[in-house]
Amino acid sequence: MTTSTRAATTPAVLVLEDGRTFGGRAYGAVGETFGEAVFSTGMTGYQETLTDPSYHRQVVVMTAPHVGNTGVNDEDSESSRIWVAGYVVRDPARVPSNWRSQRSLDDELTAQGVVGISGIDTRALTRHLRERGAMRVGIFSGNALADEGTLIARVRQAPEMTGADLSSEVATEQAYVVPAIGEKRFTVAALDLGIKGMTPRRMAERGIEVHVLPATATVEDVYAIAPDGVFLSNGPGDPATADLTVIQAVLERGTPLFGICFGNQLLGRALGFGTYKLKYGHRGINQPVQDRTTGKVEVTAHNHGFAVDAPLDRVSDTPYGRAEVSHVCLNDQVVEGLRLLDRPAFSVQYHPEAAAGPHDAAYLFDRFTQLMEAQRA
Ligand SMILES: NC(=O)CC[C@H](N)C(=O)O
Repeated sequence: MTTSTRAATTPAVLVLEDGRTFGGRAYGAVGETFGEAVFSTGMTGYQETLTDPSYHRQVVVMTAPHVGNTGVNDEDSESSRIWVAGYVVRDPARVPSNWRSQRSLDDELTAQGVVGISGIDTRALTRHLRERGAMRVGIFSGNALADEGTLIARVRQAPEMTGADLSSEVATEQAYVVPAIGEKRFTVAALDLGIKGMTPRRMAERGIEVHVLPATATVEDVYAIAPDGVFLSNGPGDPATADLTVIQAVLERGTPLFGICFGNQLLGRALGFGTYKLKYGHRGINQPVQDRTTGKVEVTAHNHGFAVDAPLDRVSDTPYGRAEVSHVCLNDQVVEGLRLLDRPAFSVQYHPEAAAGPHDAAYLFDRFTQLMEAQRA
C-alpha cells in the first residue's frame, strides 16, 4: 500500500470520515494508509506505543507536540515491528538526541513502510476526536494524492473497529517459552492475543516460566503444560468477536487467571458482562485509577477503546460465583478491573507492565503469584 520514498517536504493530507481534513507534510513512508483515528497523551514512550500490537489498524495522533526527540533503539520495542497503521505528529525532531538512540524515528517509520503526517494542528484534531468520537481516517501523500476527489470515499470504505477480530493477525503462530529469571517458581500459560514483550518479562522477574501460546490455542494446549496459572494478554480489535472457550474452561477448573486489557474485556464477557466502545478511548501514561480493594490511587498506562459494562455499586452473580469491579478510572468512572470473589481470577483494563508508563501497578503481578501460591497451599 505504500511507497517508501522519504521526503520531509512532500505534501500530505489527513482526511477524517466526517469530511474534516488537515494538510501537512509526509512523515515516514510516502503513500496512503487507513485506520481508526485515536489519540495518545503520552509525553514519552513513542517507541513502545508504535510497537504495541494493540494499535494494529489504528492511526495514532500524538498530543505531545514534539515527537522523535530521543530517536529509536534496539531495546525498547514491545514487539518485532511497528503495528500502528499510521502516525500523526505536530513537530518531528529534526535531529534525535539521546545516548541510547540508534536511528531516527522518521527513518524507522520509512524503513517499515509506515505512512505518517507531520506539521498538522494535533490539538485541533484531538479536540475534534473528543467531540465527535474516534472515527476512520486516511493519510495520503505522493501519488496517493493524485485523485483528490475520491479520498473521503476511500476512507469510508475502510473497515470499522467495531466487529473487528484482529488477535490472530498479530499473535505468534508458534508457542515459545520465556524462562523464569532466577529460581523457577511457577509455570504460566499466556494466551497471546497481541502480547507486549514486557509482560512475560515482568512475570519472569517473579520466577514465572511463561509459555506464550498462539491466540488459537485450545483448552488441551493450555493444560498440556500443566500451568499453575493462565494469563490473557492485551490485543487489538473488538472483544465481542473473541472466542471464550478457553477462558470458560479455566474458570470452570478454578486455575488462577490474570488478564490485562483485552484479557480484562474477555474475562468480563466470560462472566456475562457486556463490552462497549468508548467515545474516544483512553490512551496515554497518566490515567488515575483507584484500586477499590485498598482505596489507593495509582497513575497508570492505558490503551483501550472498548470497556466492560459492569455495575460499580454492587457485587454481581456470575456463572463462576460473585464478581466485583476492583478498579475504576477516576476521570470518567470507566471499569478498569474485575475480581472474582469465589475463584482465583482477576484482571485489569490498563497496563501494569508499564512499557511505557509508570510502575505504580506492578503489584498486580505479585497478586497473580500470590493467587498461584495460595492454590498450591
Ligand atoms: N490494549 C488492549 O488490549 C486493547 C483492547 C481492545 N482492543 C480495546 O481497544 O479496548
